[in-house]
Amino acid sequence: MTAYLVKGVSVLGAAPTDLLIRDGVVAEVGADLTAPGATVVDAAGLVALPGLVDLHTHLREPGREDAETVESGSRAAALGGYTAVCAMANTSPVADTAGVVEQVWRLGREAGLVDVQPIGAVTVGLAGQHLAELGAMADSAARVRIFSDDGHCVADPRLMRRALEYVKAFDGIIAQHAEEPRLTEGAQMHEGEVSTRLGLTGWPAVAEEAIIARDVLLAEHVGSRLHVCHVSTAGSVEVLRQAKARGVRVTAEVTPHHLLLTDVRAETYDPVYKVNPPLRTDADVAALRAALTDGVIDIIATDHAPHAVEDKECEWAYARPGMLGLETALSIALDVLGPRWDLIAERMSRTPARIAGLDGHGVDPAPGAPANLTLVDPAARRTVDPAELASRSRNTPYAGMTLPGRIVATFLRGEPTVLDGKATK
Ligand SMILES: NC(=O)N[C@@H](CC(=O)O)C(=O)O
Repeated sequence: MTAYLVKGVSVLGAAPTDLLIRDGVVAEVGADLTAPGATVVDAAGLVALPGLVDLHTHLREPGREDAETVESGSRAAALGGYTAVCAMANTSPVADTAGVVEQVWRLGREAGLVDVQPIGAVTVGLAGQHLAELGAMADSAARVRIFSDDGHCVADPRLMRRALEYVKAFDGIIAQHAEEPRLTEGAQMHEGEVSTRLGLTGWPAVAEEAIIARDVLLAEHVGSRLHVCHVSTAGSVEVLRQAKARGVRVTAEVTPHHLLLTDVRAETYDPVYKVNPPLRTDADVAALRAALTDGVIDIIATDHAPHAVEDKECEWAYARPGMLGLETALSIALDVLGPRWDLIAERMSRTPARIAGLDGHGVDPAPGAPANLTLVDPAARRTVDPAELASRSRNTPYAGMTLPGRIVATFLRGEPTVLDGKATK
């Protein structure tokens, strides 16, 4: 195993130091380290962060390998500074059995670029009728602890209650896509002034807020763990704030796009801006940013949702919702939060690793820590070119935008998955 001597790096914004990475761990931290035989990485001006952890990634395999594979999505993740991702269950076949989650888990290990932790479906086929075999997925080699029907809401309150009760036995989590389906029938974008003007059917904020309100009460009643996917409205933040103040075991995520973009993008009719939940208003963006800073929202999760060209380059109404996220998330976080490295590490690495129970991830670079880390150049600016992305899909909403920060290197258990801004395999 090669050793790496990272010279002159700032760990989370502190004064520059050297890091010696050997045998999968950060072996030494200090000034003027020497290590004969080690590969030297000149990291002057770079910031070291614990490797990023994404709780919400769509890898599309099995089923839509034209849009993404476990390998291509893993490469995109590593290039984005990630060392672990949780793979959503809305594949084809759905990840609702031990067999499918083990397949995804094994493909992740074979790719070897990030740790891929499968999420299992809550209901069979995401159909919202019968609980999937949660226990078998938990007991499988993939050791599933998070279950989600993401893309669909577990709308039936009795089924949601049963799912929360079931996973409590192994301290599992139900990650809810909060969308009351009866309130979003035919919806194309956020319901508000812009949708009225464009004549597009609206997806009202209350469709999200009503489900979150119900689910925090159910989680409180059962004493189980709830995670709320892609929170998008100011009202949802207030529901979560009250629930947390009461001690409900609830965590929540926000996506980079909901922190930056608003529903006015729909005026272009470019389906790259079509996403679920939809882009909201300036007031929502402001509330989400404040909640991310004060901790009501626990983490940034990408909701990386690759889609094939034919599913995106078509009329708005026919386009699938979703946008890419892995390769731009850290840049958006830097843009939105500024160089608040401790906050970025907390929201993008330590807390998601803790929620998902991913041992060895979310640990700051320090002597003895597992060498899962990423090196960022905060001074670099890059213009996003969809053709240069490692994802198999091209549906980034940031094409042509110049964003701060560049991932220079990522290490997974001491081995570089990215060096000089390029994937090593
Ligand atoms: N977030 C999205 O807009 N899309 C997700 C699923 C979903 O939540 O609809 C996808 O899988 O493409």
